Amino acid sequence: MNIMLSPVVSSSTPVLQATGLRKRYVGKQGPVEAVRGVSLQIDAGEVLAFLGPNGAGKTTTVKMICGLVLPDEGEVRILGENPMQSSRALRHVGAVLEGNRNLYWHLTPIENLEYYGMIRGLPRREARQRGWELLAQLGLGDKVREKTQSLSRGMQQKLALAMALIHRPPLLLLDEPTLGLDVESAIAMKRMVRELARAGQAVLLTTHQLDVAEEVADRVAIIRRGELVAEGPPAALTARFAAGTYVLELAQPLDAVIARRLEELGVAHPEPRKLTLRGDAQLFWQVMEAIRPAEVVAVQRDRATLTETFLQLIKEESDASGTAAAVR
Ligand SMILES: Nc1ncnc2c1ncn2[C@@H]1O[C@H](COP(=O)(O)OP(=O)(O)OP(=O)(O)O)[C@@H](O)[C@H]1O
Repeated sequence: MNIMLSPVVSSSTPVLQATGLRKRYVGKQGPVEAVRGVSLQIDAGEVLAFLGPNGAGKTTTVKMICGLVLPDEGEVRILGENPMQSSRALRHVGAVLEGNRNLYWHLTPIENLEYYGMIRGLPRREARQRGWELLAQLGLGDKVREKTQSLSRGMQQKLALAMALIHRPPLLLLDEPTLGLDVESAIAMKRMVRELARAGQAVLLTTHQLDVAEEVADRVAIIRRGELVAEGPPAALTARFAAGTYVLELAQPLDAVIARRLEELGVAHPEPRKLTLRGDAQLFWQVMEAIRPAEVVAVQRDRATLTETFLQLIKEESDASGTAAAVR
């Protein structure tokens, strides 16, 4: 499937530039600093996965980006324009934020698209034509005239995506794009996101499914208690923050002296000729030193997954709840 859904934006201006965003809510249990100085940038053709535990501040950040929540501090620029000051800036954004809630159930998919396209400033004919194209590209060509309520959940999700794309926005915001989808539809959705990026779309997606982030994102930003705690390509994050597993195969079984040294280092020795250690390169070299003069015949290294990296980054000694920080 070749899905050229968006125009290629060739500009040195980042599609999204959010700087120093802050938001404090006053809830029933007092004030909560939901977002504390978050800055994000996304260029054309880039997918950024925004990760964090429940209540970390993802939705609040995304809502500030698309003008639904006013930041207390900080700035958002979409292709250089401020969505709080210019409605044109919001034309640069397409969003699928709360599942399929923006769909009209009693309208057909093409009617939904036509209506939404017109709201977004397209002439009726153009909205209709583009709607047909999108439905065909998303595999909903045979559902054009059915009531939206009769579509499956995955089809409704695709329709919500089509609606977000109808006016060719350079920035696409996707909240949990694969949530509730079956395996096949989830794979199709991930493929679509990559194809959109290839066509020049900048994409910000939030997800709790870390395999989605790992497969789809060029960069990952992790937020905890309203603050960014890490940002970078998934592979760079896993290499930098999380330890890997090394399995060492030995030529001969280890003697008792070496086995004791390994115990002191906390290294498992499950079989006479096999060592398993979880840690960074420093521990690896400590172990290599400790087992001398034993001969190592093979070393296998498993990289940490993004899930392990994520868990390590959001781990807290005093409070494992992961909610945004309360104002003291
Ligand atoms: N309208 C609101 N009024 C008061 N507090 C709010 C409001 N919206 C969010 N919060 C609080 O702000 C914090 C951040 O919430 P937010 O919805 O941004 O988190 P999230 O990372 O999107 O979480 P989740 O993964 O559960 O969707 C939470 O403590 C939440 O309770």
